[in-house]
Amino acid sequence: MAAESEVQKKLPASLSAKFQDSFAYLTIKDRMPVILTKVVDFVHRKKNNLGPEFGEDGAEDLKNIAGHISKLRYEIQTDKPVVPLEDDRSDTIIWNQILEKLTNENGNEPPKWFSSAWLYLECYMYRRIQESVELCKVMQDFDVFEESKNNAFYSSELAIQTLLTNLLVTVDNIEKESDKKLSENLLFQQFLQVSLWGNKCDLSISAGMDNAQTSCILDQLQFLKDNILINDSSQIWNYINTKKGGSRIDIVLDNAGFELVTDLCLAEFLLSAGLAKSIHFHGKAMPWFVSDVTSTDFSWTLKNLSATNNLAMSKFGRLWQDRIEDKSWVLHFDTFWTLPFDFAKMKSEAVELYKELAKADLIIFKGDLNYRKLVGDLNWNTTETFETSLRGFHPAPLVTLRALKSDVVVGLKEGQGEETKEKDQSWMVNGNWAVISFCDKTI
Ligand SMILES: O=P(O)(O)OC[C@H]1O[C@](O)(CO)[C@@H](O)[C@@H]1O
Ligand SMILES: [Mn+2]
Repeated sequence: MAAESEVQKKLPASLSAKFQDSFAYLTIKDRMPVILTKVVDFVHRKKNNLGPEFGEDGAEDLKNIAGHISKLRYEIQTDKPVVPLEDDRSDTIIWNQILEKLTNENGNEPPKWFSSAWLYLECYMYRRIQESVELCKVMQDFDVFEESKNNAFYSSELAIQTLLTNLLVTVDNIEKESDKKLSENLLFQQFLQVSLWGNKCDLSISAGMDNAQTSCILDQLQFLKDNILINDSSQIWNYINTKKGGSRIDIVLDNAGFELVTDLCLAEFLLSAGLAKSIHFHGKAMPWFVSDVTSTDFSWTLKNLSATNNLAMSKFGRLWQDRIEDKSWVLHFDTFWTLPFDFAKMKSEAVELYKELAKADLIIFKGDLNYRKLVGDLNWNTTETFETSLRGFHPAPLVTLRALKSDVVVGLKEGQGEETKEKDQSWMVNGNWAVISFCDKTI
């Protein structure tokens, strides 16, 4: 016990809105209330256009959701203490136990918005939104972010078309290449970077505003290359090749819309090139951080791809549906991903999920929130090693593909952070800079 607290003492502080020059402060003060306002607007609009199948109960439910979320916004803006959840979702008990523990550790004071850990509070906000839906009579399946996610897909449709047309040509040519390994390595780098930059397109960083990919991502890769602050892709390539194609690769997904399509392209390339045998995807069990992929979003995306009259889109839409049926693609939606725990806690808090991930030969974590959870959302020195920041989370070799959208990053060279800041003051939060960090340690 003493040894454990010694280690904890050495850890940096959690990111928090108590640091007024931080992105956490800006997020809690400005960005989160804006997201909630947009949700309330959407719920009101929905209420006015609700089909007859939901009847008066449906309208009443939506009115209650809007009231609940407006109250939550007021609680945040007036820095009220966090309160227990009152619905009966399967994870309610865990959330309330966490709150109790945090309250005890804080001299019997519940966490508050402008002084407690940002990661916990931001997750709690999304869980409270879900609470308002769980308490409904007839609208329990309602996703308050559905419209923005679907619109994000439609606004990226041209970019999706171009990308999938390129994928179609690539997949057809893989077998015909003369210097197979060399070209596969280049294509691997390309699809890894496509998936990486797909992460620029989330709707949480844009506070729910349209943030779609409207131009061809492939044309931008060369230009974006210098913005990859850490690029471990050669090590990842070498590692994957030691597995001789027999591997299972897990992708811990982030956002729906264009980003999801880029992840599916990476998965398709890995299978078609024989670099992996199966791909396991991990999505969210409930709507989360505005644009994160739920099971409904995943099926919606495949259905919409299949239904278009663009050749590449419809072909992959159908092929990917088949891949789910033949189990070369497997989908998981574990509740752990929508709890406020960082990943170092997975081994004790979600034993089964940890064991499942340990079956992978490589785990690819997408996006900013997954990165924050990998490194514990702590105020690390930018030159700290990625391995140290993981604090013992090593279910399998893992890589993070993340565009920087919060003020924490590790693994940089001495002076690299300062240099980047000189070029771009908001480099840590504007999504224009990125990392591909790999850790091959396993325990
Ligand atoms: O979709 P991503 O890449 O996880 O980004 C979501 C990020 O946006 C933010 O909401 C910005 O506040 C972060 O909290 C979060 O890490
Ligand atoms: Mn996200």
